Amino acid sequence: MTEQPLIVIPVKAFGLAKSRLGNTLSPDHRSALAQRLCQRTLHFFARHFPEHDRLVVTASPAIGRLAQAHGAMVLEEAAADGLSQAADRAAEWARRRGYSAQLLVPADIVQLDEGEIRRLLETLDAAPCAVICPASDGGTNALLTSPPDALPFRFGPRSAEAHRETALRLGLSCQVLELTHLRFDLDTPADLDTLDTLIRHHGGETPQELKTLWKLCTTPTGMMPWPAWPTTH
Ligand SMILES: Nc1nc2c(ncn2[C@@H]2O[C@H](COP(=O)(O)OP(=O)(O)OP(=O)(O)O)[C@@H](O)[C@H]2O)c(=O)[nH]1
Ligand SMILES: O=C(O)[C@H](O)COP(=O)(O)O
Repeated sequence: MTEQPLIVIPVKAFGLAKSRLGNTLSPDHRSALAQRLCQRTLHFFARHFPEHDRLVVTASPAIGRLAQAHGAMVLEEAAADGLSQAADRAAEWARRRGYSAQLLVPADIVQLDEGEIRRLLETLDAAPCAVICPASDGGTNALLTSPPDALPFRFGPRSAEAHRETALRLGLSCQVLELTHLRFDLDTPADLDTLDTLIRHHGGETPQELKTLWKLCTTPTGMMPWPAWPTTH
């Protein structure tokens, strides 16, 4: 049995991602944004949580190669059937391979914070249990389950409440953990406004990564900056 939770990162093909920004950003911008968010998520977990195995679930061979370059394992899906299907598939994979728990984190969190993720991992209770971190729109931005397939995943609108109800119905020990940074994912034009506000609030102290995300959304595509990104082996 592997005691350290498996970190699961589901990733849809970049060309299909961020459709809710379709009226605001061009397809090239959305794809570049999804790619950047994914790269930094892979880099973050490789750098700060090397003691945890990482698994990327994807239907895209290119994303699979990117994941491997960052030291993650890859679970292929035939097509992007939805986040819940990808999560169920990962959970079954994790259980069969002897992981005691899994932490699912989507690849579109604006500010990943090491302290928050450690706090979340420390919340892990005796199995069977679930820890749910809500998104600002009622979605679920992190979900820790022990065993990995302790519940059937219910991603979609208001999924934090759906996951809580499901966990309680199944008799799991269940916690809802509100984490300030983890609440913010980049889905809608309103989220872009929040990013803009955050950058203005930081002023001269704005973290480079936030500026890079903003540039990716606002620079004409032909001139899109591609900062070099270190891979982790
Ligand atoms: N493997 C896999 N990952 C998915 C799928 N759908 C969404 N994801 C991933 O789940 C995370 C959260 O995605 P969402 O916010 O639901 O979807 P999105 O593509 O980013 O944005 P929308 O197209 O606007 O819904 C991101 O990391 C996505 O890449 C899927 O069908 N399969
Ligand atoms: O809960 C969910 O379905 C995922 O986190 C996506 O939801 P959101 O992207 O709308 O927050």
